[in-house]
Amino acid sequence: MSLLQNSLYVEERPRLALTLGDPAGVGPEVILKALAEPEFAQSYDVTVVGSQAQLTKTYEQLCQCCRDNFANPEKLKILDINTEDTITTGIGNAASGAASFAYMQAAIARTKSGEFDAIVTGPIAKSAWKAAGYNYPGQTELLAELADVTKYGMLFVARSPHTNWTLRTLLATTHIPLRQVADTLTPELLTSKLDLLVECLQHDFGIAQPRIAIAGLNPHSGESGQLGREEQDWLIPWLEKERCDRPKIQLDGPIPPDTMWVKPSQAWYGKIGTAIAADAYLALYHDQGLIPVKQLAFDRAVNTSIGLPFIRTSPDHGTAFDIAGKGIADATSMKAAIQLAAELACQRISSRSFMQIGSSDSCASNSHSSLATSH
Ligand SMILES: NC(=O)C1=CN([C@@H]2O[C@H](COP(=O)(O)OP(=O)(O)OC[C@H]3O[C@@H](n4cnc5c(N)ncnc54)[C@H](O)[C@@H]3O)[C@@H](O)[C@H]2O)C=CC1
Ligand SMILES: NCC(=O)COP(=O)(O)O
Repeated sequence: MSLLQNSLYVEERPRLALTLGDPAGVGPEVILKALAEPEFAQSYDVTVVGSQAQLTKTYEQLCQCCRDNFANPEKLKILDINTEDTITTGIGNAASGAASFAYMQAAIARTKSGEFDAIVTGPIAKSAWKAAGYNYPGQTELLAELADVTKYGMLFVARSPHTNWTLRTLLATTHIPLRQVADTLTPELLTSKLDLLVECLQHDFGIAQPRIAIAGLNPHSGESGQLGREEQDWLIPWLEKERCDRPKIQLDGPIPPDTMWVKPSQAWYGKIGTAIAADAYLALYHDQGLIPVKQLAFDRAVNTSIGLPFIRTSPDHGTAFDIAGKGIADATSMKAAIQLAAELACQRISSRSFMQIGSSDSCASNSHSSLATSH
């Protein structure tokens, strides 16, 4: 039960917009597989934002080729965005890019106007967006632009099936060429990412005094300057200042980037107590963070945009054009993205309610174990 306007307690299910992603990729398939979960239909108010025709085509293909359970599109709430182009399964191009872009625009506009509590995005191909004339590094930047925010971050969240421990990894830089990374990283950028991360850990994940591990940039964190100077020149002084400015936050680092992932992986598999690992890891560039995340949790990690005025999650995988239409795509990461979006939305609705009258009732809870509150 949750508190809504006018101080009434009513049943409330978080309202989720699920964008189809690139219609030529595995987005439609993983959405139909995920929405076959009976608990999702009961606990969440889901609207798929995409193409009714594409969902029906995917459903018919899947019914012919495999035995898994799929949601029947006829029974789903669908916001049909007709882009009038022919889509070829497995081929991302200007037509599929224009379609996935239009789904995102519709979902964001309606979320901003209050129709949805959260957006879960299916995977898109950046190259297909570019072919359609939309030059964005990814969905995150479109979300930030349309939400009018300049400070935002890409956080990956994955709960271990072995220990329930949650790995959280924020990327300080994202979709830029490797050769630009060292010049893009600055003390100001890292402070801004740390602000976002601390705020998110405290308010969305309920960790009042988080411990955050921060990677170095160079091998062995520069080996006292012998293997790269960024750590000595500014990263270590920056960390010392941050420790003074944030006495309640434990900041570890700069940790040599290869060894930073040893403890999280041990905590993931239960080889050490989960209390020994950090609450979050700050990786300085895309592959420094995402190689370990995908190694440990490709089937279940969730990409979360932080700093937006609404919740956004997405599976960690991409369009997988190579397997689209074959019925073999794993929907676990999409399921986790839907679940996390719902939990975070409930968390925000509860805290708004709490601010209004001092109640901490949460919205219609689901029986899945919580990604948002497992430390
Ligand atoms: N959230 C998003 O919108 C994301 C989009 N992408 C985009 O996706 C496109 C393809 O990127 P790739 O690097 O090839 O990554 P990818 O994740 O699409 O595929 C990598 C490998 O994993 C497999 N795979 C992916 N998802 C799977 C699933 N659900 N079940 C079983 N196997 C799966 C694929 O078949 C492929 O062998 C690119 O345009 C990239 O930008 C990539 C990551 C996230
Ligand atoms: N590697 C993560 C990714 O590609 C997702 O990016 P975005 O579309 O969520 O910005």
